[in-house]
Amino acid sequence: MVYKALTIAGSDSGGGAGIQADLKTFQECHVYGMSAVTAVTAQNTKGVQGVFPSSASEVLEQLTSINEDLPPEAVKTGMLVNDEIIASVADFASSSGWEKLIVDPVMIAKGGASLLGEKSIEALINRLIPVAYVITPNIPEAEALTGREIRDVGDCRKAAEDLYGMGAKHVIIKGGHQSQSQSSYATDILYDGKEFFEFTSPRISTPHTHGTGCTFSAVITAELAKGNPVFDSVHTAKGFITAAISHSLGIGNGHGPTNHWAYHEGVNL
Ligand SMILES: Nc1ncnc2c1ncn2[C@@H]1O[C@H](COP(=O)(O)OP(=O)(O)OP(=O)(O)O)[C@@H](O)[C@H]1O
Ligand SMILES: Cc1ncc(COP(=O)(O)O)c(N)n1
Repeated sequence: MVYKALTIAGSDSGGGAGIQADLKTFQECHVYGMSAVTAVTAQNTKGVQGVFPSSASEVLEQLTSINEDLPPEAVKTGMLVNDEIIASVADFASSSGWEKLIVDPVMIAKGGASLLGEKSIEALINRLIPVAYVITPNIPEAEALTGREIRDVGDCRKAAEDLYGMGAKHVIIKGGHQSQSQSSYATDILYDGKEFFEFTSPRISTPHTHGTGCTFSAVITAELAKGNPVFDSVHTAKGFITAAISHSLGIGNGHGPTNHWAYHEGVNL
């Protein structure tokens, strides 16, 4: 059986985040990767130099072409740019009956560039979160979506309950943005409406974390496409991203990409 996964996201010309990170990750996870491009960005490890959005109809045409011939077992969203694209993707997901929709609510690039209009946070809450099987915000994204300040793991749990209440069936709050002074660990929280689970790794001191969130959610998407349970998929994603950060490639002059080969090629940790 060939499992297929689709990413609906922006193109990162530098190859470390967005569509490129997702497709490299799907490939590493032995899942056939497909893409619908929501924006072209001119981007490298030093930052985002340009953003050129697709129209909502261009995104819809890509989704229609893919779905009628190559229906995916799981779908993830990344940079969605604006309200129109969010609404189109949410409507298409509902009408196609996509069960495994993984929403990575990308808002701001590591370098500070905006990848989603501020007004569009409401559209994420009202349109996309209610149809999400899994949502994977980082801490600033969870704060923006819930209006809650997150200082510790207790606050993360409360924000996860809020996001579950908005309709997401599973909530993962990623701990990459916890400050070094708060913790020498990077702890992600999973909430399924009943129980909380924590996934912890040592915090790696490195500037090379470009695309960590995209890669992490792409592993979860690939593992779900293969039919694995959510807990196991997050466990695999945590191992994958920890290896990818530990063995980052050291390329570029800014925040470099991670190493998508590290986990499956068995680089010694
Ligand atoms: N310095 C680090 N050391 C270890 N793990 C990390 C580090 N930074 C991030 N992670 C892990 O990487 C994954 C992605 O988390 P992060 O909070 O960086 O997402 P993100 O901000 O959405 O990423 P991006 O915006 O770069 O795509 C999580 O599993 C997190 O725990
Ligand atoms: C097209 C695209 N999608 C997502 C990100 C977020 O990644 P990061 O926060 O590491 O910059 C990005 N920079 N570009």
